[in-house]
Amino acid sequence: MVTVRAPATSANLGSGFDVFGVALDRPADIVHVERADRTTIELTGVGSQYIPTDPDRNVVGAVAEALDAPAHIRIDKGVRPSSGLGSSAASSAAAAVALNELYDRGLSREELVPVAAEGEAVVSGEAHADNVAPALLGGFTVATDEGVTTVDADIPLVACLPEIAVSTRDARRVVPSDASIEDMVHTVGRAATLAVGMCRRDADLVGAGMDDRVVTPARAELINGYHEVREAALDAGASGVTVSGAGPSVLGVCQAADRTRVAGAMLEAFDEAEVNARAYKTRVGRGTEVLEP
Ligand SMILES: Nc1ncnc2c1ncn2[C@@H]1O[C@H](COP(=O)(O)OP(=O)(O)O)[C@@H](O)[C@H]1O
Ligand SMILES: N[C@@H](CCOP(=O)(O)O)C(=O)O
Repeated sequence: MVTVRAPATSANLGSGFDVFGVALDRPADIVHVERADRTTIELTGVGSQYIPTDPDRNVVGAVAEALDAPAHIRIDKGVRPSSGLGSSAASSAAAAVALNELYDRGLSREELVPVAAEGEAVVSGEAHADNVAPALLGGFTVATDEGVTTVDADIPLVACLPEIAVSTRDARRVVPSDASIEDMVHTVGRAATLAVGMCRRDADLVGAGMDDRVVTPARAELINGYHEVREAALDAGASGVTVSGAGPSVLGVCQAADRTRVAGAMLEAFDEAEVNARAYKTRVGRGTEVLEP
């Protein structure tokens, strides 16, 4: 048996739609795999009652097929599905690492990125890699057609998860099909600023670089209380706030000393909008770890 831990991730970071991602140091999925003649799936943990055990509809089934590695796969969900925190990607990355180890396939973490992205295609219709790349490799990642670039960034974060479900598939339908040149120039400038901030481990620069005028405004409308939560977090000291992934989680960047205040302000603002929520005081973290080889 092989056991692995794969972290939650936050994709896009506002200005880097379908490109940027970070691994979070918590929460995480734990996945155990054992060799079998055909793939079967067992689920426990947060939101597991909403996730199919049918290998054709669970992301780990697609990963097992891509690696030709049938197994009994036990998933203990720490990352709630439809959270905007890369729930499906955590399981995809975990299965890719665990099955690669179990069947001794010898693929590198970089080579496992397109394999794990096959799992994402099952749920969102597209094999986007911006969650699976940081889930596998850790840190801040830039995923493009050419491959993945990583930065071992260390930035404090608050991820606030409301009790609302937004599926990635639905949130992709509201993405505008075009953008003005002004909005594009603004967003590219912010994305470049964010990337420099990650390299310098500068939370103020990362926060300033999150602003996006293209995708986030449409996505924000799917999250009850988003604008109030964003304002509250900025007032409490966050340097930047945006939709995490496809939502509904809201991601704030701040100095480590301000995390508790920012988390409290976000929870209070969701509460005022009559939305229950929980906040993870977290930071950019490591990728998938093998716990039991
Ligand atoms: N192993 C899995 N973990 C989480 N979600 C899964 C898994 N397999 C299939 N799903 C489905 O994927 C969807 C959640 O994925 P997604 O919408 O991308 O959420 P998130 O934003 O948390 O990644 C749900 O419909 C869920 O049933
Ligand atoms: N780039 C994707 C990221 C989806 O992230 P998730 O955590 O919501 O699955 C998108 O924005 O659609």
